[in-house]
Amino acid sequence: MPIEIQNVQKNFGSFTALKDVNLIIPDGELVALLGPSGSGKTTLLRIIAGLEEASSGSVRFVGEGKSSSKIQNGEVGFVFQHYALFRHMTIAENIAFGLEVRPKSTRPSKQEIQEKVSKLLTLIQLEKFHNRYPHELSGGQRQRVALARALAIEPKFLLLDEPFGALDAKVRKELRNWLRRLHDEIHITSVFVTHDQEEALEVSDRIVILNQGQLEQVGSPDEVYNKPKSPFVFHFLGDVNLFHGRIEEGKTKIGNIALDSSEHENIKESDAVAYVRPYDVEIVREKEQGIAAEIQYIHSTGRNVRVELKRVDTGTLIESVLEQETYKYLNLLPGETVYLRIKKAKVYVEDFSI
Ligand SMILES: Nc1ncnc2c1ncn2[C@@H]1O[C@H](COP(=O)(O)OP(=O)(O)OP(=O)(O)O)[C@@H](O)[C@H]1O
Repeated sequence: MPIEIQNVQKNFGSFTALKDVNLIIPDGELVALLGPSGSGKTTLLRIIAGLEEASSGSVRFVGEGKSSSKIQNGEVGFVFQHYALFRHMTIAENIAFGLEVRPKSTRPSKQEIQEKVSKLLTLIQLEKFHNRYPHELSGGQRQRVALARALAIEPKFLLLDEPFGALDAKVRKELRNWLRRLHDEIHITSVFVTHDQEEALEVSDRIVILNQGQLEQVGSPDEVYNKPKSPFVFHFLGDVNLFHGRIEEGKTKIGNIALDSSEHENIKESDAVAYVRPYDVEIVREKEQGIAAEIQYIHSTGRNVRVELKRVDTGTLIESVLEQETYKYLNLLPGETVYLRIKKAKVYVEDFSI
C-alpha cells in the first residue's frame, strides 16, 4: 500500500520542524529518509507512524481511505535504534510476543505461531539460536531479532528509525546488505531513517533528502547522487571541490579551462560554481588545458590515493582521488606543481538555483 503525505507541517511552539512536505511512498518500496541532524527525519517518520500529529496536512495510506491517526495497531512494524528485546524471554519467545498477546479471537494457534517463528528465524538466519536469550547475542544479531519481531505481526508497513545506528561500521554494513536482500524477498512498504549517506545510497529504492524541515530532493540513489538538484544535495552526498568561474554561452570558464555546460546554454553570462567530486579531478603533467596547483599532501588509502593540492592562482585547496596505478604512473611528490583537469562537473549559477 502506498503512503501519501500531503502538505505536512509540524510546529513545536514557534519552531517549524517540517514545512510543506509532499511525498508519495510507493507500494513495496524501501525508502530512506536522509538528512543532517535536526532536519526532521524522525519527526516525519513519527507522523507517518501516527505517533505524532502533524500541525497541518495529512498522511493517507492509499487504497483503504485511512489517515494515519486511524491506522490500526498491528498494521505497522517498528524497529528502533535501541529496540530493547525482552531480556527474560528467549529469541523465539521475543519473536512470538506480538502474536501471543493478541486477543483470543484473532490469535493464531500455538502451532501456527511456532511455524511462523521458525520461518522468521530462518529469514534472519538465526535458526540455531532460538533458545538463546538476548544477552547471548551480538548487537547485530539482536537487531535482526528486533526486525523479525516487527515482521511477526505481518504489518502492512515497516518503519525503522536508525535501525543500525548503534552498531559498529562493519556490522552496520553487513546488516544493511542483509536488509536489502530481505526487502527484495518480502517487498513490504518500508521507510527508514538514517543520517548515513552510504547506507541510504546502498540500501534504498528511493531516497528522500531533508534539509531544515523541507524536502530537498526525492529520487533513486542514482538520481540523487548523479543529478543532485541543489548544491546542498551535492555537498551532503559526498566530498566535493568547488571551482568558481563564469558561464559564457554554454561554457563554464575556470582559470584557463572551459567546461561544456550545455544545460546553461541560454545563459549569456553569469558567475557560476562547478561542483566536482575528488575522483573527477584529474592530475596531469602537461601544462596545456590544466589549472596549475601545488601538491600539499599525498595519502594512500589502500585502493586509492588522495592528493591535496593548492591552486596556484587562487590558493583554494582541492582534493583529487586517483587509482594507485595512475598515481604510480605520474610519480607525484609533495611540493611539485601539476595541472588539474575536470572530468565531470555539475555547474550551478551563482545564485544557487538551476
Ligand atoms: N518534541 C519536540 N519539541 C521541540 N522540538 C522538537 C521536538 N522534537 C523534535 N524537535 C526539533 O525538531 C527538529 C527536527 O527533529 P528530528 O528529531 O525530526 O530531527 P532528525 O532529522 O531526526 O535529527 P537526528 O538525526 O539528530 O535524530 C529538531 O530541531 C528538534 O530539536
